Amino acid sequence: MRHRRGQSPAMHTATGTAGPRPAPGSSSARAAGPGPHDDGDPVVTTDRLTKRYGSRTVVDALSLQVRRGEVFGFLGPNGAGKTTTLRMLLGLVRPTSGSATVLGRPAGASVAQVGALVEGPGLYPYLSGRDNLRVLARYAGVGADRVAAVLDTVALTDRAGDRFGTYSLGMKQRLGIAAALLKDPALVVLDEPTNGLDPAGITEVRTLLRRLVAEGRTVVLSSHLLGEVEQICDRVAVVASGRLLVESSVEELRGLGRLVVDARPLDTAVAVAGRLLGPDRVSVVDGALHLQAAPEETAAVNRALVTADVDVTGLRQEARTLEEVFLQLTDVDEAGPPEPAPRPRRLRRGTR
Ligand SMILES: Nc1ncnc2c1ncn2[C@@H]1O[C@H](COP(=O)(O)OP(=O)(O)OP(=O)(O)O)[C@@H](O)[C@H]1O
Repeated sequence: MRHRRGQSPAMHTATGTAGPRPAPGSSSARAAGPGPHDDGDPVVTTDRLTKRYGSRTVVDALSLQVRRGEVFGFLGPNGAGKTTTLRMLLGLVRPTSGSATVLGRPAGASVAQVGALVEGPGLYPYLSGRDNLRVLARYAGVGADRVAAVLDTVALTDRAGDRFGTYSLGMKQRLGIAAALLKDPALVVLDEPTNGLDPAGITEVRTLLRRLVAEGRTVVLSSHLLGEVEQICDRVAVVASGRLLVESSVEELRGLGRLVVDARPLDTAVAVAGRLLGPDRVSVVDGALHLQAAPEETAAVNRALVTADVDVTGLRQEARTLEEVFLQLTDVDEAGPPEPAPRPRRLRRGTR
């Protein structure tokens, strides 16, 4: 099945769910900083960040912002450039052009405050989880007391004495995240943290990431699995072929829902809705009017139809999963890769 790239109303940024935010570890700077989801200094800013390998542009003029205290999902199909972007944020790959600022400094300059799980931490299968962390703590120059703290955070204290090789995939992933937390980082960057996990493992990672945010950290993760990420992230950037398609809150992406209207006469209803919303947002499916409309547009649609003497016998908002939105945005054919050069779109705070 092919999905056409849809037209959508401009998005507005949700305020999110700010709550009390104790400082992680010893960083008083984080304690004094602005709360989650606010418009304070972003934790990550990229400005036309670009990476080319030879003649191939794998990250193409990417401009986005990650806010303090959110879980930010970097989403896109395989090969979209997600890992390359994360590596640029970590200073592991040099951009061809453009820039990235992380925690107020050029990418790579804030390593002490950034914990990352991008290539796997290289854990030893024959060592226990705890001993693996002890090795990494020594290597990172952090106190052994952090080992117990991060084991507790990832809920692995009970199994910390078991050999890493005996862990389930979910436990291995959580131990990798524990390793990324050893430095008590303000920003945690995770490449595909839910990849390969079963639903229980995904729930565990989700709970863990929520705990990290509650501790005052910011999380950036990548994924190509939308169903999982819509449960985990506050905001997402959707990328394909290196280009940003949308940067938005998950609620806003879902809010681009479908309004299904049972109306007669149908041709008058189509004309009225087309005048109100624009013809691109109107279609007829199985004898019903399908409108791309936000929930707050429902009343105006109803009013316009009734005013035009159209009988409205049914009117319901159908939420789309993020997956549906994603497929539509990226033009992904479920059986194959995305088209090579999707048209970039920005739906962030009043811009398109
Ligand atoms: N060092 C490199 N040299 C040449 N091409 C590279 C290099 N690193 C990545 N690429 C290419 O850049 C493109 C983007 O890769 P990247 O790993 O960033 O994508 P991704 O979105 O993380 O995908 P996946 O989910 O499959 O890991 C791919 O086509 C990849 O082959």
